[in-house]
This record gives sequence, structure tokens and C-alpha cells, in this order.
Amino acid sequence: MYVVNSREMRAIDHYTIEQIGIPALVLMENAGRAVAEEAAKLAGGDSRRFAILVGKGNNGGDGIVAARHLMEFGNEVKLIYATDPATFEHEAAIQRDIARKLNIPYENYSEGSPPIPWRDYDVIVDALLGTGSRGAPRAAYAKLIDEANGSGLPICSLDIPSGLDPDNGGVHAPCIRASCTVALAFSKRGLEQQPGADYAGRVIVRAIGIPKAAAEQQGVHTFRIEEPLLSDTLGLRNYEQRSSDTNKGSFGHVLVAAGSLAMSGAGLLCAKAALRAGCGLVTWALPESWLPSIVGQLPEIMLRGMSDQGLGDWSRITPQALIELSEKKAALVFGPGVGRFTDDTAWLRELWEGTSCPLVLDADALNMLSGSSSDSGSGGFKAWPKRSSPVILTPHPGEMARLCGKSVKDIQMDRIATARTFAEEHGVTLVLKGAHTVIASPAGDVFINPTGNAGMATGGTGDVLAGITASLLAQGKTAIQAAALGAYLHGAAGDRVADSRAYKASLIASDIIEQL
Ligand SMILES: NC(=O)C1=CN([C@@H]2O[C@H](COP(=O)(O)OP(=O)(O)OC[C@H]3O[C@@H](n4cnc5c(N)ncnc54)[C@H](OP(=O)(O)O)[C@@H]3O)[C@@H](O)[C@H]2O)[C@@H](O)CC1
Ligand SMILES: Nc1ncnc2c1ncn2[C@@H]1O[C@H](COP(=O)(O)OP(=O)(O)O)[C@@H](O)[C@H]1O
Ligand SMILES: [K+]
Repeated sequence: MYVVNSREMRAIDHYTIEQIGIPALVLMENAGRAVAEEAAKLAGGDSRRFAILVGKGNNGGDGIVAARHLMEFGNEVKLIYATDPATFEHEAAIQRDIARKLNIPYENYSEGSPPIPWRDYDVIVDALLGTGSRGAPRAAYAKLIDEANGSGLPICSLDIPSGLDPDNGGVHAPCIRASCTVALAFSKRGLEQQPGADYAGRVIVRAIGIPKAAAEQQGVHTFRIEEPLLSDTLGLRNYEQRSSDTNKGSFGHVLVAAGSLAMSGAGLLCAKAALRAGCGLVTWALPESWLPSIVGQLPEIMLRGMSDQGLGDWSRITPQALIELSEKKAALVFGPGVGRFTDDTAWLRELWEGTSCPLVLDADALNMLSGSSSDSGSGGFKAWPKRSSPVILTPHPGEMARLCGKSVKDIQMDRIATARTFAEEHGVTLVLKGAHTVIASPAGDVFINPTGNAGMATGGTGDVLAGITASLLAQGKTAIQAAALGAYLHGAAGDRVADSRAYKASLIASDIIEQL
């Protein structure tokens, strides 16, 4: 499903109206009708009392249409205008006049108005501000939003909750806290990122007559991952299907280079997740001095002790040894639990240049990459030689901040733009983890993952994701397919765990592997 920002939505609206010739009033009628249907469902019955909060733009116009349909469905409605309706223009003015002729009750609300008697209503429809809103809600809009939030009534937001930044998911003060949001034509970026997603409640995308092709025509390349998208846009049709006459050699051999004495669990989780995600074989390369303690824990996985001079870490293991081991492997995942050591950035660069294996770099490997930016005048790893095989980076926001030399707050402010720019500039596939993980390709496509839950914010879940991603890569998926499908399956397995538990926060990383 397409996810648009306000500029793209404006261009699509314009194209649909001016080039295709579908009149704006037709789109508005479809929008208002769709919202009325969803608001009626939220109200859960006939003869309910709706307060429709109306702003001066097209969002307000849609709201007036919704009021008309809700009334036709047999409900009581009242329009509450946040701006003097005499100042309305274009389609909103037409809807205002229709509402007057139909004697739809209304009141003009201003900053000085007394509080609305909310007990007279069952449901609020928020049609104050849509994709044309800029900055924090002003004057009467702000006061009305505060009142609505304090009313305790369920709120159905039209297109976006008023007060939400439609482009990055930031929320202004105040912002409507909706029970559900009816997104028109396409989802909006602000609904797909935190904290906006929490304010939006359940997001329902409704068609209003704008053809999907209009989004493609306008060059939209941000998507929400869902099953149809996996098969259509990502080319992953029947991704679980295997021919009957097959053998383990057909599904790739993953090399996991992970773990140290203090963090052996990271390697264990990563290797086990790789195997569960369907690759044919997994070899786990680990410092040899603690290999004996692992023997027997993972009977399906081959172990390879790397000469570590008895230290139990990666500081004495040569990149050359790992490069040799990576020959004939279909994917190499490096980083979980390896720790940092002297000159590790140069170490990683040798691996980068020396192996032709597709790479998944996670955890400390990302911190090693960040180190390349502090080599004076080096230009960071962007200046490293181009690789012929793909690289997937899987940073959480802290690691991403180090990679970009920014603060976590800056990264979280616009995750979609950050991930896209980084992937394009560095020629890598990037998985920016966290709620609504963002996956960006070097070509500039962005996929937002809707699966997963807060119970997954626990040690080791990232190691599991790295293993799953490498496994899919080894099975012949492209980098963007492996990264997007990996994040989707990882989150879906996490959701299954949460759904099966009395206490959702009890989820631990191994549970995700078992639910794959
Ligand atoms: N085009 C179409 O046919 C279709 C459009 N559709 C619908 O239109 C919506 C977009 O409509 P839109 O562009 O008119 O903007 P919208 O969000 O209603 O209001 C902007 C107005 O509010 C004001 N304002 C802005 N910021 C403010 C603030 N912070 N605090 C207070 N006021 C603020 C600003 O006024 P100004 O400040 O400029 O005087 C401006 O006039 C979209 O979300 C969807 O619902 C769909 O049905 C599809 C078909
Ligand atoms: N609130 C959340 N909602 C959805 N997924 C989450 C949430 N918090 C964490 N996750 C997922 O859990 C994983 C955590 O990875 P990471 O931070 O690297 O953990 P670790 O380093 O302990 O392995 C990521 O895949 C992330 O997207
Ligand atoms: K709204």
C-alpha cells in the first residue's frame, strides 16, 4: 500500500482532478461518505449523536459531507465550525451551503466560546485539519482539540488526527487522540510513524475514486508492507513454496560471525534464527576458546572455532580467516555480540573488500562502520570500494545516530527521510529498527513494517532479526526482499507470541524464533 506525504497527496489530488478529470466535489463526496460509514461503525448502532468538528479547508468540507450521510443513516448530527463558515471557500463553501439548505444543526465556535456540552454526544468526528495543516493548531482549533480529548468520547479522525504532522508522525500540542482514523485514498506518512501512529488509533484506508495509478504516476515510492505488497511490489509471490524434489544445498549456507565470551547468546540467537528462517545450512564462526561450552547446545548448526589466542573475543581473529571461511557461503552476518577491539574499523574494511559474500552487518559491526566517519578526511565508509554483492545494515536508532553523526532525537524526527537518504547515499539496504521499522533500498524505495509490538523491546530480538535476514538472503532473495520480508516475519512472529501470552511483556527473543 502506498504511503504519501502532504506534497505527494496534493500532486495526486491535482493530477486526478485536472488531468484525469474527476471533479473535486466527487472526491469529497466519496470521502465524506466513507468517513460516515466508518464513524457509524465506531458508534456501533443507529440513532447516535455525532459532533462534527469542522475546519475551514477541504478536510472540513469532507466533514460536512460525512455529517450529511450520518444524518441520512438516521443519526443526530451537529456541525461545530472552528472558523466562521462565512469565510469558507471553494468546495468547503459549497458543502456549507448544502448543509444550511438541509437545515443541518450547527454552531460557530471561537476561542471565547463556553465549553461544548459533550454529554449531548456519543461520538466525535474530527474534520478540523488535514494534509493542508501547518504547525501547531491555532486559536479555536487548539481549544476545540483540547476539549475533544478531554470529553472521553470516541473520536473518528478524518484523514489524519488534527494536530499531527502528516509528513513525519510528529505531534503538535495539542493533537487529537483518535480511536480510529479514516485515511483517504492512501495512508499518510504521519500515520505510519511514532508517535503519530499512537494518536491515530486504528487506521482504515478508504478509496475515494483516486486511481492507485495516480500515486505511481506521481513517483510515490514509500509503501506499507502487507501480504499483497510482498507479492506484487516486492515480487515475493508464494515465498513459502518449495518444490518437492529439493535438498539442503538449494537453500543456501549462512555464515554467522557473532558472539564473544561475554555475549555468546547473541551468536546463539542469530544462528538459530537463521536456521529457523529456512536456509539449508548454518555455520557459526566463534572465538575458539569458548567453543567447547557451546557444543551440544545447537545440534543442527556447524561450529567453527576461530583462532583467538585464548582471549575469547575477536581481537586476535584475522579478517583473512573469516574471508576464507566465507567462500562458497551464500550470506555472512557479522556483528551481534562481537564487541569492539583496537583498529576494528580497518578490520571490517578488510572483510568488506575481501569477501564477495552478501553481508548483513548488525550491532558492533555498525559501530565499527561509524568509526570510519571519524577517520579524518576519509569520507566515512561511503568512500570504501563499491562491493559487487549487497550489504544490509540493521541499526537501531542509537546505532543509526552514530552512523549519521546525529542525535537519536534527530533520527526519530523523520525516520523515513533519514533511512532513504542514507541508503541512497551509501548504496546499502538499510533497516532502521524500532516500532514501524523502516526499510530503505539504494534505489530510494522505502517500506514500512506494520508488524511487531512493544514486548519486542528486549535484549536479543535484534540478533534474531539479523539471522532471519541473512537466511532469506542466502535463500536467493534480493537484499530489499530479504530485509523487508525479514522485518515483516520477525514482527509477525513477535505478535503471535504476544497474542498467546497472558502477559505480553513476557516475550523474550527465543520465543520469536520458535514462532517463526
Ligand atoms: N483536494 C481534494 O479534492 C481532496 C482533498 N481531500 C481532503 O482535503 C484535505 C486537505 O485539504 P486542504 O488542503 O484544504 O487543507 P486542510 O488540512 O483541510 O486545512 C487547511 C486549512 O486550515 C488552516 N490551517 C492550516 N494549519 C493550521 C493550523 N495549524 N491551525 C489552524 N488552522 C490551520 C489553513 O488556513 P490558513 O492558515 O491558510 O488561513 C488552511 O486553509 C485532506 O486532508 C482531505 O481531508 C480529500 O478529500 C481528497 C480530495
Ligand atoms: N516497540 C516496538 N515495536 C515493534 N518492534 C520493536 C519495538 N521495540 C523493538 N522492536 C524490534 O525489536 C528489535 C530490537 O532490536 P535491537 O534494538 O537491536 O535489540 P538487541 O540489540 O537487544 O538485539 C528490532 O527488530 C526492533 O524493530
Ligand atoms: K482531521
